Order: sequence, then C-alpha cells, then structure tokens
Amino acid sequence: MNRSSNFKNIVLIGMSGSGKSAVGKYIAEKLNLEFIDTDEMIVDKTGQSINNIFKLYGEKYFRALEQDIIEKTIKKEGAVISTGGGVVLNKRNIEILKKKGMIFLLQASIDSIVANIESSPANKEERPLLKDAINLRKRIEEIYKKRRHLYISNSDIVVNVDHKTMEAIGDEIIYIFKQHTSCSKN
Ligand SMILES: Nc1ncnc2c1ncn2[C@@H]1O[C@H](COP(=O)(O)OP(=O)(O)O)[C@@H](O)[C@H]1O
Ligand SMILES: O=C(O)C1=C[C@@H](OP(=O)(O)O)[C@@H](O)[C@H](O)C1
Ligand SMILES: [Mg+2]
Repeated sequence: MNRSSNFKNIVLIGMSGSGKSAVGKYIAEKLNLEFIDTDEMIVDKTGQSINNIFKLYGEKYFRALEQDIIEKTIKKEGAVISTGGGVVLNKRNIEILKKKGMIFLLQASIDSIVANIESSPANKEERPLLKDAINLRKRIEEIYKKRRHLYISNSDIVVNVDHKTMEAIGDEIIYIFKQHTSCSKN
C-alpha cells in the first residue's frame, strides 16, 4: 500500500530550535486537531523538567521515556505531533511515527537555529544538550552533522524554514498535507 493513503497525522521532526513545538501548536490550533508535543508529555508524565531528567537520570533514561511516549501515539489519528530533536536516533520511533504520519522535516540553517535559540535565555537554558555549550553554533553544528542523514532519510517532505514566520511555515505544511490527503481519497 502507498504510504500516502494512510497519512492521518502531521509529524514534525528536525533539529532542536528549528521550530517544531511552535509550528506544531500553530497547525493544531488552525486545523482544530489534537496537539502532541512529546517533550511536554514527558514533563507531564514525570513531573520533571527535561533538564532535570537529563541531570538526574541521564540521556539514556530520557530516550526510553521518549520512546514510551512515541509508542503511545501508535493509534492516533488526526493529531499534530511535534517531536524532540533526537527522536530520529531511535529506529523504532520512526517506525511508529511513519505508520500513520506524514513526516515533515523542518530544515533550518545553523544561523536560523542559533537565532531561534538565542531569542530568549530560557530557550537555551531549557535544552540540556545546548545549555552548557561555550560555543552554541559549534555545538549545534556537531549535533547536526551526526543527525543530518537521519533527518533527511526519514522525512517525507523537507520544509525550509529560513526567513519564514511560524505562520507561513505552518500554512505551507497544512497546504502540502491537504494536497496529499485529498489525493489519497480518490
Ligand atoms: N520561524 C520562526 N520565526 C521566529 N521565531 C521562531 C521560528 N520558529 C521558532 N521560533 C522560536 O524559536 C524558539 C525555538 O522554537 P521551538 O518551537 O521551541 O523549536 P523546537 O521545538 O524545534 O526545538 C522559540 O522561542 C520559538 O518561538
Ligand atoms: O535534540 C535533542 O536531542 C533534544 C531536543 C529537545 O527537544 P527540541 O528539539 O524541541 O529542542 C529535547 O527533546 C531534548 O532536550 C533532547
Ligand atoms: Mg520542541
């Protein structure tokens, strides 16, 4: 079966700071769909901040929680799912997200990511993999280098987000999603 005939959810992947959470929320509100931010769900479930989870239990534990949350989306239909930047590190996550989701990669230049992260101090402080970086740009480049191939190979659609407003990015995704889902009904 063609995957596009089974696109029920919009899934956003991409580097930390590329806009997945903000754009996902916008899309869900505009389409009146359920919004799932996997990081927010982890915080709700544990009662701990992402920072604290990393500090107290380590990244491996966080990744297990992340997979747990992704597993819970397996039957979802009509949801917008904003993932954490590291979701692509685990094959099982992608396998689940792909079952019903159209995967959009928010492709941002390093400049855009740095600008987004630096737009408020909290943005950096709340991201354990970035918060201690002396050179933020370099840290982002290092992470991107390791993940680039995973982002590209696991996406259905690449959306360039540079110099676009969140609304413009969201509207572009909605347009593409609607085109694919309406085609598949025929
Ligand atoms: N296209 C954009 N234009 C301006 N600011 C943006 C844009 N996309 C995201 N931001 C801002 O950048 C920061 C990081 O965005 P966020 O949605 O948390 O990214 P992610 O979930 O991918 O890590 C937030 O403060 C958000 O408001
Ligand atoms: O890139 C990553 O590995 C991470 C990204 C974060 O989400 P955002 O992409 O929303 O920042 C969050 O899941 C965690 O801090 C790990
Ligand atoms: Mg996010």
